[in-house]
Amino acid sequence: MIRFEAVSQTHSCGTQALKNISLTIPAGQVCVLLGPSGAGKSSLLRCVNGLNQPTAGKVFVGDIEITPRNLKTIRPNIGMIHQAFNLTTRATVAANVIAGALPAVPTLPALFNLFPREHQAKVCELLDRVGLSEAHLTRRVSELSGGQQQRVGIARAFMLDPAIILADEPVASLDPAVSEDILALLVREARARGATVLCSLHQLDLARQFADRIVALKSGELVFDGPPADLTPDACARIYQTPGIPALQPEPA
Ligand SMILES: Nc1ncnc2c1ncn2[C@@H]1O[C@H](COP(=O)(O)OP(=O)(O)OP(=O)(O)O)[C@@H](O)[C@H]1O
Repeated sequence: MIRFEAVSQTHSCGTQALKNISLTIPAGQVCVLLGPSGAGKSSLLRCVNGLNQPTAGKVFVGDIEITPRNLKTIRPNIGMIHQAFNLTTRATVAANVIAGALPAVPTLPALFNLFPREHQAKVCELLDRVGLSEAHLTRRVSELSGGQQQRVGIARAFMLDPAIILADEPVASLDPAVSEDILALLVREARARGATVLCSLHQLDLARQFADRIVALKSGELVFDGPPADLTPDACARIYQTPGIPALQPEPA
């Protein structure tokens, strides 16, 4: 479960990215965040794993409030998937996936790549689950396609079986067919573990297809919260239309 209580965030330059957001995402829910560029989606996601600090309000994961002091305790419970994959491209697939266990491994053994045997076994199991063969273990990430790289990113995010998965535009750099496969994989793995997913997207069709619930932000404010069936053309126009500029026609459901 993720809970935002009256969360606001103002960046150091004075931009108010989030304005008084209150939202509870129950355990196991797949919640997709929509909104125009600059609406505050990444800012909200990053408040959950402490990469952003709210300037007002509170964020809870389960019953625990996210604070700078307890981040180390909370981070093993939160997996993150990034738009640009954020992998170490010169390193192998295996090294990238096992890096997902770093929040649970003391610094010194991690420095010497001394991960427990169960973590090594988990890497093989996860690669299989994300559709990469064992032959990929020793390949450099730089040799993989974008879709394969995001499969590695998903395997890394699930390394510690986190209760929460944050996905910040996970398919933004992928073509439509691969995007659908990647989201299907992400949601299947989350559901298999009962994980809660908060995922920002720009593709309305994918949001409708994969979300249990859609939340939209506009200029830092929550402007829509409902099931995919409620995301009507009118609702889309309210989310995406800029005053004075005609709305783009959203694609048919
Ligand atoms: N590190 C930062 N410093 C200053 N301003 C920032 C920073 N990060 C984001 N912002 C500003 O905060 C607002 C919200 O940005 P955010 O990245 O959360 O939007 P977004 O909805 O994720 O956008 P996109 O869909 O383009 O990724 C924007 O006005 C942005 O310029």
